[in-house]
Formats: sequence, C-alpha cells, structure tokens
Amino acid sequence: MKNAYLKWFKGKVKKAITNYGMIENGDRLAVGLSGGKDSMALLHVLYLIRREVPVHFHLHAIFVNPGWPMDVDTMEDFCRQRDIPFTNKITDIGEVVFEHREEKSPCALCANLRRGAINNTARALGLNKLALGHHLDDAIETFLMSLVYTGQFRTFSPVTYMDRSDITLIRPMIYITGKTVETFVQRQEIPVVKSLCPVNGKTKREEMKELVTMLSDRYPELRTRFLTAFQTLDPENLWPPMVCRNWQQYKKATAGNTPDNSERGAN
Ligand SMILES: Nc1ncnc2c1ncn2[C@@H]1O[C@H](COP(=O)(O)OP(=O)(O)OP(=O)(O)O)[C@@H](O)[C@H]1O
Repeated sequence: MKNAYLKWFKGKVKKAITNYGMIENGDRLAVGLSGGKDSMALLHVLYLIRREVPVHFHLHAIFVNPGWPMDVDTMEDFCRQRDIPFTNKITDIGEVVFEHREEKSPCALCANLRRGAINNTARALGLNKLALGHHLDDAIETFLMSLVYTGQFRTFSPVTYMDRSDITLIRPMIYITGKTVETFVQRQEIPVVKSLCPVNGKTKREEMKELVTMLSDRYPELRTRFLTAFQTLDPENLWPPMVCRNWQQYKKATAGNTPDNSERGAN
C-alpha cells in the first residue's frame, strides 16, 4: 500500500515534468527549501525520481534565511542524508520587512526580496532552473486572490522563464493537492521545520484556503475542475478585447461607416 502510494505520487510529478517539459538533460536545479512540508516533499520526490528518469540533472537546495531563528540543522541533515548540496543564504529580509519599514503588506515585500535572493544565489552557484514547492491548491488560491482582490483571471504557470535572471522557474508538484503533499510527508516521515514568521497563518492566502475548503466540501471535484480549466482555458470562451473605450473613439474608428447627423435629419 505504502509503495503503491509512493509510485502514484512520483507518477504525478513525472507527468507534470513531461507535460510541461520542466527538466532537460544536464539541467542544474536549485530547489527552494523553506523547511516547510511542501519544499521538503519536493526535494525528496526529486531526489527519488532522479534515479528513475532518463534525464540527468543536478540538485542543489537553497534556503533563503530571513534572519529569524530557524532550525537550519534539520534541513542541512535532510540534504546531507541524500547527498544534495545545501546553501544557507543568510539575509536581513526579516529585519527589513518588519523593523525598518513597518510594512503594510509584509508578505508581498518578503516574497519579492526572497525571490531576488534565491535567484541571485542560484545564478552565483551556476544553476539554471529553480524548482518551487507550489502545488495545485496554491495555484487555485492564487487564482482566487487575483479574482477577488484585483479582478483578473490569472494564476502562476507550471514553467516560467525569468529573463532578468536567466533562470527558469518550475513547479513539479502542480498536479498534486496540498492534502496529498501532507499525506506524502507523513508516510515518508519527512521532517518539517516550523516557520517562525510573525504573520504565519494570518494572510489573505489563508482566507482563500478556507474558501477552497468550504467550496470543495460542497463540490468534491472542485480542485480537479480547476486543474482542467487551467489546462484548457480557451480565450474564445471569454469576452473579446474592447473595440473602443468611449463614443469619441468609436466615432473616429468607424468614420465613414456611420451616417452623420445631416443624413439622419434628411430621413
Ligand atoms: N525561505 C525560503 N528559502 C528558499 N525557498 C523558499 C523559501 N520560502 C519559500 N520558498 C520556496 O517557495 C515556495 C513557495 O513558498 P510559500 O511561502 O508559498 O511556501 P509554502 O507554500 O508554505 O511552502 P513550504 O511548505 O515549502 O514552506 C516553497 O515551496 C519553496 O520552494
């Protein structure tokens, strides 16, 4: 049973990798390791499938240390046991976000600074791709946050090339739900390091998480439906771009096609 589950989980990750061409022969992958369950699961599953797939790739775990106390030893041991190099990139992100600026939206700033730090570290280490532990629930929550707070239909992609840093971002667990990652972590006895972030658990994302849980209690296939929608979105099924924003523009654009007032008066 345990083996069947492991095989199924690895299969989902391999499918995402092949469906979106995430890993090529010779790739040097950074894995963003936060110590949380998602990235620890990601590192473990990539370590396991590396021996099974017909492409050769290198793994290197990077932890962007925000500067508050964390159990880095557990992460380091986890990597050492798998013979994966580990970099603990010490930063002052925590201080910048919470002490100097007293940020109104600390999560956005923290994520931005973290992204910069991880990209720079990956480049300096000669790595060309960055794997993150995002899963299907993260993609759905991002979609709902964009919809509810900014009125946009958007979410992150399984693969994104970032030209500024020349690094390709990949999300190999994109087909897997958060609950499934949790079960994987328990069954594989993967250690998880608690985050001591002061806003942990109080974010807008948490609100979306609750919304998804509530909706999927009523519509159990909701997550799979979202996945299908992300994969098959057809712009033809959405509204076309606006032709003109106002009557003046419309008149100009259709000059020669619309009858003018004198003609209307004549009729
Ligand atoms: N401090 C960090 N250092 C390196 N990578 C990180 C760090 N924080 C987050 N990441 C990467 O970004 C991904 C998404 O980050 P997010 O903050 O949404 O974490 P999460 O969904 O709680 O995941 P996790 O359970 O791995 O912490 C993580 O899965 C991980 O790959």
